[in-house]
Amino acid sequence: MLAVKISEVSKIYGEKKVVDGVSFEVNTGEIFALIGPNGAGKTTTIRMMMDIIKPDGGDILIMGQHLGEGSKNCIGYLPEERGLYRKLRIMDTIVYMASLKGAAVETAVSRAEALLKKFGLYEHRYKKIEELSKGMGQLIQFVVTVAHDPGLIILDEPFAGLDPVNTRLLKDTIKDLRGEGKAIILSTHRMNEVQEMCDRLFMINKGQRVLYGALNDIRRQFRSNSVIVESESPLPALAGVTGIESKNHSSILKLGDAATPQSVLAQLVAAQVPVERFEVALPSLDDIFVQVVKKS
Ligand SMILES: Nc1ncnc2c1ncn2[C@@H]1O[C@H](COP(=O)(O)OP(=O)(O)OP(=O)(O)O)[C@@H](O)[C@H]1O
Repeated sequence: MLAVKISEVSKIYGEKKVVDGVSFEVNTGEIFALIGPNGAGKTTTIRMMMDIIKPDGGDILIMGQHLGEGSKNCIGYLPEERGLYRKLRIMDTIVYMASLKGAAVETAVSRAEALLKKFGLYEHRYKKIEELSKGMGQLIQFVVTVAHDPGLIILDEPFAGLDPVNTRLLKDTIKDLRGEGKAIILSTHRMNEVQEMCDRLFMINKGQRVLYGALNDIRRQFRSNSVIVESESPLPALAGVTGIESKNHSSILKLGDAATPQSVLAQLVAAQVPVERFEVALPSLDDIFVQVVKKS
């Protein structure tokens, strides 16, 4: 089932089309990245999905519904600018915010308790928000985002400010939510997070779609003709290899037009080189991002 269907959506501010006829779909049970350089139109797109601002053209469906109160309640949104009522107690905040989104108190409490336990914050549940550290407050805001059991979860830079342990906990929790069939949209500038977490991505630049599809397909699409070889033995001269970059026992071999990964592997096997790793080199998403922005 589609969690989001955006068709030919535009937004104009003054003379400028900040979102220019973009279309994409997000499936349930996937983590979907929304990426793009500063000012590309990501937040504007998210705000239109949340019905905070109206599009000037196009159509948006959330969980099969046109925008309205119903669609809003299907969404959990963690904005980049965090903000909770600092004087309120944690559990009261979570239950109050979930009730605004139409959730029953019992649902909100049981989901909140499970997550607070997971994050090691259960014992703090009756404290005031102001008594927590910044990172703890951020985890509470995540609990607030998902306590009403939304089908679509939109997360804007969710890991900013978290230590490595809490980052790992939150990543695992997000993956668990995907396992439960939730659709998750991750908007971030950290390409390593996208590479690690996301199934598919949409990249916007100057209001327009520049990349869209499965992460691995996109990486394959941008690959240069190179392979990575790990071996403790020195590599022999290999026909078709036009350049080698080596570090420790790992080498990146650039292949000429006539060579293929298979022809290189066959030569290594014939020369009885003990190979520990052999793989076709794919560019990092970071490299692809920079390449796409430069080109456009
Ligand atoms: N309320 C507004 N009035 C006029 N222009 C706006 C408004 N909101 C956003 N813009 C412009 O729309 C463009 C897209 O902004 P948007 O906030 O969607 O970008 P973004 O991709 O989220 O960027 P960032 O990564 O920096 O957060 C920018 O040029 C911005 O200046």
